[in-house]
Amino acid sequence: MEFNQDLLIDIAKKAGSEILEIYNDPNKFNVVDHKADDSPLTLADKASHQIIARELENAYPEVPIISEESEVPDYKVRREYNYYFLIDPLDGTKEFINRNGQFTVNIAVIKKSKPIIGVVYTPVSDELYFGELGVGAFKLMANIKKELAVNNKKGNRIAVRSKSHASPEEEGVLEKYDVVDSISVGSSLKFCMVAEGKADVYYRHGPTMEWDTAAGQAVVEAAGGSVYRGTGPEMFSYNKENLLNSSFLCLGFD
Ligand SMILES: Nc1ncnc2c1ncn2[C@@H]1O[C@H](COP(=O)(O)O)[C@@H](OP(=O)(O)O)[C@H]1O
Ligand SMILES: [Mg+2]
Repeated sequence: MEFNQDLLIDIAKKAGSEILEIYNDPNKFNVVDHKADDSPLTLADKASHQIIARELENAYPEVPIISEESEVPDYKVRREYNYYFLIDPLDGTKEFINRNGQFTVNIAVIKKSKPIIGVVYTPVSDELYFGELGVGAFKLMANIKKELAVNNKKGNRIAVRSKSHASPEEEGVLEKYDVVDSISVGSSLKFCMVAEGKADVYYRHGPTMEWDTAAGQAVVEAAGGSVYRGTGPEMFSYNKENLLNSSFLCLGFD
């Protein structure tokens, strides 16, 4: 099955423009709801989901969609999927509400249980990361395209951690990787930092959902990195019966 790179990029950017419109309109920005698990839900999450779902359904009517903002199909149905889109229309809702710009639109293509394509778009900075396994990864900033490759550093490494959900258990794991400094970033941008060589290690101890990690994983793996379940060596897999992720470790070196 073929997926059109430009189309996926265009869809992520369209969703990003809609998010920005809400971000920049105080009347819309201040409408914040709460989901059953008490996590925040903004008008932007919903609007972004609607655009992405509509555009993907038009272009690929035969490919199912799993999104943070729609009902997840029953496991008996989705376990049969060969390909599906896994989307987080607005990852880093806390960053959105805190207005620090570190939130992203995420679209991934999953083949069986593996992310093979990922698009991560940051509307505020207009930076877009794209990765396709076996093909490569790049970053688009306005009209500049930069190929991405992990650092593959042997030591003196930089860690990247959640801005809103870092946990103390992470220190113990980071110690093993000769980490000399760490940076905090919101959302799936952490995977992109590793793909870009701005960081080398990302260990997440706390819970995330499959849609939080899929696109970022495809970007970093296409740039030469790896994502492991727990602290390794098993790879991180998708379309599990429960879409809640375990802790994971992302490395930008062998
Ligand atoms: N208790 C919890 N259970 C499941 N996922 C959680 C969680 N706490 C945080 N997350 C996930 O962590 C993501 C944010 O991670 P980070 O802090 O690294 O930016 C959230 O994405 P959303 O903002 O899209 O909801 C959310 O899905
Ligand atoms: Mg998310």
